[in-house]
Amino acid sequence: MSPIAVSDRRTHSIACIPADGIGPEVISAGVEVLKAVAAADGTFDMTFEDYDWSSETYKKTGKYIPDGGLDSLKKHDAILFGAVGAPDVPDHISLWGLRLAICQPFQQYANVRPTKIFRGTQSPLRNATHGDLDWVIIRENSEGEYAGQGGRSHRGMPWEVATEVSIFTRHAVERLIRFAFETAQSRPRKHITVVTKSNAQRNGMVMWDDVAADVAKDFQDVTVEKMLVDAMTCRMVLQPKSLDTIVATNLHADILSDLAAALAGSIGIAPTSNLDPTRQNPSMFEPIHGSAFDITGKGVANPVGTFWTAAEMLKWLGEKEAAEVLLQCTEQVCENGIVTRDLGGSAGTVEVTKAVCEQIRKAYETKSKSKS
Ligand SMILES: NC(=O)c1ccc[n+]([C@@H]2O[C@H](COP(=O)([O-])OP(=O)(O)OC[C@H]3O[C@@H](n4cnc5c(N)ncnc54)[C@H](O)[C@@H]3O)[C@@H](O)[C@H]2O)c1
Ligand SMILES: O=C(O)[C@H](O)[C@@H](O)C(=O)O
Ligand SMILES: [K+]
Ligand SMILES: [Mn+2]
Repeated sequence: MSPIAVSDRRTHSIACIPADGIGPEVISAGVEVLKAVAAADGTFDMTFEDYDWSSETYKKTGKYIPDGGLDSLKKHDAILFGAVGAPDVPDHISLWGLRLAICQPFQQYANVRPTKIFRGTQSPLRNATHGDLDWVIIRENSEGEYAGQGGRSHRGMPWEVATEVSIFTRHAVERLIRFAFETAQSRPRKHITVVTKSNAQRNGMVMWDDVAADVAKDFQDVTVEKMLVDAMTCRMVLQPKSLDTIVATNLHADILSDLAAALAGSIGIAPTSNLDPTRQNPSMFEPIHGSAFDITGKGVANPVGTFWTAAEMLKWLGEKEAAEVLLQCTEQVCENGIVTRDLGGSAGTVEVTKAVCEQIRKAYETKSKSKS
């Protein structure tokens, strides 16, 4: 595409929260490829503002997010997030202090997790190759097992008691299931699997099934099936081709989506969008993985999950062509064998990033030649 006057370009303002562990490594890689794609495309600009909210900040100030922090985030069009979690802060403090402290008040209720086997990469499944596993998991992201309802009494006593109560509201279940059906309808196969545990959990999960059956009536062209979550793990492993769109609760889908990423080759490739479909608040985009202390600072973190995440963010911001180029170029670099060691290669984060930037420049050159 030929460059257009600076004043006519669309501009997207991105808040970056790299946070902990490998978060800063993959987010700086992500920003680099986004800058490369914006420069090569020439029809839009991106601005990036860094927020140093992390476990380090928490240890210094007692807070992950300073007072008024969410108001600052609201000024942006989207949030690019790394990962939160540090070896010396309890995981429930870090997750609730940062990730959930953004997703929940911003009502980013739809957590969207696509997975596929990239060309040139291998699934641990003996019979699955590129094209055989192409799913999108829609995770409820505002309540359920993550509602924060519960408590502990008589700490440390033999009679200590703790509760962790799941909350399911028809309002939140319905909006999420509707979103999932819309997603299924937008994909070629128009197929959805509703995953619950409505045999053992006889209240909230049965309501999920009821709501799904109600919503299904408005989507006559979508085929619907129900699965219990335990059987679903077998189905994912044994019949990956039979699945397409999957909808599940906050916790079930969190677990299934890590499994999905591993089945596609590595947890290092899969993206996440935390969407507020009403667009009243900025949505937040992050790789599916955590802060991976075991590989932090070694330069080996796979940035592909962040590149796919960045592509999903571009799509959400309306930059569909740039999103497609970024994803295609990322896959091409995998196919060229420039992959990190979790995918069986020997490239480092920086090498993969450089290769993707180069691929993006080439892709736009080819596009402009074919247009002229
Ligand atoms: N959304 C988030 O911010 C998020 C998500 C998951 C876990 N966490 C937090 O991260 C911390 C570590 O959690 P965990 O160990 O359970 O999960 P993890 O995803 O951080 O790591 C699991 C395994 O996958 C590997 N891995 C992860 N990302 C990789 C990448 N990009 N490239 C190569 N290998 C990669 C790690 O080295 C590790 O062996 C905890 O504090 C946890 O609470 C945060
Ligand atoms: O449950 C969690 O720890 C988080 O949801 C995290 O795993 C994630 O996937 O974002
Ligand atoms: K993450
Ligand atoms: Mn997870």
